Formats: sequence, C-alpha cells, structure tokens
Amino acid sequence: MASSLAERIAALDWHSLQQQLDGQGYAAFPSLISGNDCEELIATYGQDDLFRNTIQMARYRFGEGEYRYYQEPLPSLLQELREGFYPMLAQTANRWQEMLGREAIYPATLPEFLAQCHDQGQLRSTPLILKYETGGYNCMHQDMYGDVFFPFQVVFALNQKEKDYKGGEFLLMEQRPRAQSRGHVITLDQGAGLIFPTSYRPVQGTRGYYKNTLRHGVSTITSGTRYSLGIIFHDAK
Ligand SMILES: O=C(O)CCC(=O)C(=O)O
Ligand SMILES: [Fe+2]
Repeated sequence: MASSLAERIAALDWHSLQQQLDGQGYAAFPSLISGNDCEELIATYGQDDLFRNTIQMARYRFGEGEYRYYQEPLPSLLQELREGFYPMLAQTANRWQEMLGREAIYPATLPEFLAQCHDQGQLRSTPLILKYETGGYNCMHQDMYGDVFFPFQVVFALNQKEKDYKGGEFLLMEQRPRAQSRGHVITLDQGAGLIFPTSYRPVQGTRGYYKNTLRHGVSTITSGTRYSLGIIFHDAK
C-alpha cells in the first residue's frame, strides 16, 4: 500500500459503490487500511490522552463491550478517512435528498459540513474505536447525536475474523413500512470497510420513493477480541 490514503480512497470503484448504495443502501469495500495501520490504531486504544470519553456499553444496556471517542485533533489517519470519504458520500446524500423530494443540503466538503454542526451546538468529535471481548455484542441502534446528521457512516474492521475472533458479524436491520424487517449480515476483512446509512434509505415505490429505517449492531463475539473503527461525519451535542 504505497499510495496515500486519499489516493486509495479516490481509487475505490465509486461508480459501483454508488450503485450499491442506491440499490441496497450499503456498500462494502476491500482493505483500505494496511495491516500495520490497523495495528497502530488498535494500539491507540490504550492512550487515554487521545480520547474525550469512554463508554461501557453494559452501563447503558447498549450491549457488552467498550468504545472510546477520539478527541480533536484526531489522529491523522482518522482525519484523512473522515475528510476523504465525505465528498463522495455527500454526492450520494444529496441524490438521496432529491429522491425524497428534499433540498440537496449537504455541502461539498467536510469542514463546511462540520461548521453546520458547530453552529447547532454539535461540537464534540464522534469518530470512535470499539473493543468487544468474548461474549461482547452491540445492540441494534442509530448514531444521531443531534439535529444535524450525515446520512452515511463508515465502519472498518481493525482485526481479522476467524483469526483474532469468531462471531461478531456486523448487522444491519432494515425496517420496511407495513412489512416485516429485513436483516443483512456483513463480514469484513481486516482493514476493509462498510458504508451504511445512519438512519434511513430511500426505496423506489410505485408512487415515488419512500424511506426504510435502518439500525445497525454487532452479533455476539463467540471467542477472541474484536476491534472496529467507526467514522461518523457529524459532530455531537
Ligand atoms: O463494531 C462495529 O462494527 C459497529 C460499530 C458501530 O456501531 C458504529 O461504527 O457506529
Ligand atoms: Fe454505531
């Protein structure tokens, strides 16, 4: 992985990713973060000064495990991921707005979008690292944190399923209006990632587009320790 992270993001097959996002709401992409960088990110977990807050998930009945929110300034790799993914996803976000008959409100760059969050009092950084040990899990949820939210987020696997842990599949639950919900199970190799909707996706119906609500979570880790990295684009209240 010689090229820069920004170059590797630009080199993803965005045509196919956009088609998958429009067609199914989510899109996985192959390993983008090198094994070394994954190890370095895992090593940040123990560096208290990098984080603004640590959540014991069981305390809030969110699941079983722990996560930590990085504080600004973010480690450069996270900053590059957040800034690098935002512009392409803002295009999709605006297209989705238009499908739903709404204004294309998402600015072209991350700093402009964060300025909108900050204007609404959403000042706290949201990228996070999650750690689950054997028996850990993450209940189905959404990550909204305020009135301003970006409709996509990205999650990366930092270690390797079957080698470092078993179980621990990423789960997406799609609630369909007046119908039963549909589940999606996604497994990612180390360094690979998934783009998924924060809250809903537009689906074509006979009379225009309607919204399916989505929630995400993680199934039980049956052995080992699973680490993941969450890139959320909006800041939090
Ligand atoms: O650990 C995971 O894969 C889920 C992370 C998550 O909930 C998030 O990135 O918002
Ligand atoms: Fe989440």
